[in-house]
Amino acid sequence: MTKVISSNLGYPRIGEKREWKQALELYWNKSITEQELGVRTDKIRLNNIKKQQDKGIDLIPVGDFSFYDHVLDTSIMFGIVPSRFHYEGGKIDLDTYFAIARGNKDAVASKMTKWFNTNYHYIVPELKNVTPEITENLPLKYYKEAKSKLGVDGKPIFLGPLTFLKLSQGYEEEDLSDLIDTFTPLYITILQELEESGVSWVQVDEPIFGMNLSEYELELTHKVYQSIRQAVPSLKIIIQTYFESVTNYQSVCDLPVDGIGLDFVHGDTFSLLKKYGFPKGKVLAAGVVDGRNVWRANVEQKLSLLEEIVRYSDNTLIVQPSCSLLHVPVSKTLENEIDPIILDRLSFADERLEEIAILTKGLRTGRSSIRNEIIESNRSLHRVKESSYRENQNIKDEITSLSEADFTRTLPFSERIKEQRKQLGLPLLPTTTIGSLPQTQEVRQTRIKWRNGEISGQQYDQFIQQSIQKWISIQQDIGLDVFVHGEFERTDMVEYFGEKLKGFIVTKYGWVQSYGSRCVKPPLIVGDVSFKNPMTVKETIYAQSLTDKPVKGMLTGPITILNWSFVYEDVPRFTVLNQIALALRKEVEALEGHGINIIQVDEPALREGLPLDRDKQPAYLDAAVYAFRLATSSVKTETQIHTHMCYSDFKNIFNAIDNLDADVISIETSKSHGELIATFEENTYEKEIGLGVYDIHSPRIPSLSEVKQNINRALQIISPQQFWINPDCGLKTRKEAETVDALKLMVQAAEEIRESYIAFQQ
Ligand SMILES: Nc1nc2c(c(=O)[nH]1)N[C@@H](CNc1ccc(C(=O)N[C@@H](CCC(=O)N[C@@H](CCC(=O)N[C@@H](CCC(=O)O)C(=O)O)C(=O)O)C(=O)O)cc1)CN2
Ligand code: MET
Ligand SMILES: [Zn+2]
Repeated sequence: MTKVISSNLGYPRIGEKREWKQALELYWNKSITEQELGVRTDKIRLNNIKKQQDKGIDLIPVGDFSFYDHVLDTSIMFGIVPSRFHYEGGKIDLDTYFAIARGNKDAVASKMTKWFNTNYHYIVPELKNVTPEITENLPLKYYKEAKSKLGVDGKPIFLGPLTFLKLSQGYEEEDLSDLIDTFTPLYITILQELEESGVSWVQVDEPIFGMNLSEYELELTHKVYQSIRQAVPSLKIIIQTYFESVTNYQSVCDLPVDGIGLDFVHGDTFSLLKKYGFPKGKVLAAGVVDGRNVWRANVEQKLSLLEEIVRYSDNTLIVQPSCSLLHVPVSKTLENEIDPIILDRLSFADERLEEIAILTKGLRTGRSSIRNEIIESNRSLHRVKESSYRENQNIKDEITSLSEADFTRTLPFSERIKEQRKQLGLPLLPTTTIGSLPQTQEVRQTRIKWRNGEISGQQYDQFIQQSIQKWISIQQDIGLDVFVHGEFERTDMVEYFGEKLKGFIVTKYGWVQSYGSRCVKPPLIVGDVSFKNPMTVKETIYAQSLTDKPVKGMLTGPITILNWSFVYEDVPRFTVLNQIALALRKEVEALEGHGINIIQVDEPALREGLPLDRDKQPAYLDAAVYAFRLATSSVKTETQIHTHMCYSDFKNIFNAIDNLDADVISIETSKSHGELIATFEENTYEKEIGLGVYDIHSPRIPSLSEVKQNINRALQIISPQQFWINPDCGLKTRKEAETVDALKLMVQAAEEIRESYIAFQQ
């Protein structure tokens, strides 16, 4: 008989009401001490463990907590501190830890990038010139804490060697083998100490196995796990994969460990299981409920799946979510304004754990033991399917009646740009920003007051207008060429559109960590999406009425809205994508109809949504291009379409980006100039482009020479006739004074370089 146990892979660290965020930000502002930060975060962490215990989870993860990011924690555990932070060995203090993540007055932060295909960002380990050594056994620390304070025999979790090294930078590919040799003994020490302290299960995360690894990398993987196995023979090690089915299924299953964790929600893992079976004697950890979405599981279907899966496992079957619950909000119990039909369909982290417990019970003691839960889950699904959320025949008809012409601009770029230049009359190297301007406490608090009914809608609108007015005048003083209205009315670039479009609803507390203390509240797509009323026209035309300079209309693109929302699962994602695109097309037309000549449609999540498995990428990119063009191609020739993306990893997607056919694109660049330059050397790009000239994620103000250097480097590969000058991304997280100072520098840099070109031409 196969033994069945329940498990979790990670729990959100932010707290029910983002208490974690609050504590961190107070510490950074020097409003609380390190000790007080410790008191507050200990409480959150222990409470999280306690909750999982109460929900009946057998294997509770420990070590999933972090003060910023778990990849950074792994770097810290191995003493990996870039030399600019002047670390000299020993335990790493909290301020150095935060400095690596956020930068300080002397040193720039490490690069931050997307965690696989999610909207979570990790801090990229910098391996150049460092000698790794263990500074602190973090999983052990958290294991001991849970044991002594709560009597919980937790499951330490940490990032495995292959994934850790593949996510790091600062080494050449051919050095991977040497690096594996360097890190293997460190991993062994960590594991030996865990074994000696009585740990029974360990979860080693290797999500990299969802990507396409080379034979050589697989060989190295086998080598490192072989060494580990020999050194810690009795510790029960589970290699955990997620976000995609494993591309080298047989090789991964053969690794000399006790168990393999597989994602049965993303990718077709079940087919692999049927085709290749599962090794005898190994523990199969089955991620059957979605750790990345919030729709209540269909208990009956999931139980049937588990009943099939269990036939392949002769040892132990672990029932668990598909990945860490870091990617979903904490608990739906705080939501008191959501339509009960929808609320009943939701499952955040806490509710997911209840599902795990129910499914474990059903599998252990038979279907009839969870009969009521099955009936309830079926009923809730039925109710929403019958509801008005799911039937908008008009929008379905509109989508099916689209033709090629709806996806193509009348003239090619080379013709369009002439008309646009004539209309806009911009200087060489035009300067602009990416859209958002500082969202100060005042802006947020005024919004809260309006939401709580302390001020009227009219007063709120007036406040937004004043903010726009103030910043139009600041932009004038700074001397920018293309202005923005500042996005003060938006809580977030996706949530805002979720509030305005039909088919979406928003939550009150559905926060998910995005990077550091920054969180997002992804809206829920609950049914057919369509345009209700203009969403951005009022603010944009108000801003335009205050100046002769062009004000860019500012929209979030269809792919980004899709990827950063929780999308209901019973229709294909691409169908929803086209519905969003069609709604945005109406907004684009509304802006243009009100005399807005430049419209930016942001797609920062385009790259992030790229499937991990190479074979699945072309279909995604095609759908993405199609949707972007549907949203943007109905405009007049002289209307200039911009797009923005905050990543610079153009590899594999250059053609898709070109095919978006946006007249101007701005990309985050400042931290990865080298890679980008290479891309432009290999490909020709004829349209206009702004490579971000300074990093906006850090409070640090760049120097004039730094900015000029960034511009000059870009101008070695991109013609000045094509080039725009802008920051890396929006400025909403920055303070006002920082923003003004940095933008002044940027404009000064642009002017000086512009003059040198003009002098050269004369
Ligand atoms: N969805 C999304 N993903 C993205 C980005 C993005 O902009 N949006 N940018 C990239 C980087 N990620 C980011 C993610 C979040 C934030 C961010 O600034 N988040 C804010 C929350 C934004 C928000 O919704 N703010 C609400 C206010 C929420 C709030 O804190 N309210 C307080 C009270 C107000 C106060 O005193 O501040 C409360 O409810 O208690 C508003 O403006 O109305 C934060 O964590 O602080 C920035 C970048 C990639 N992914
Ligand atoms: N227009 C948006 C902004 O400036 C683009 C952000 S991309 C994450 O905030
Ligand atoms: Zn951006």
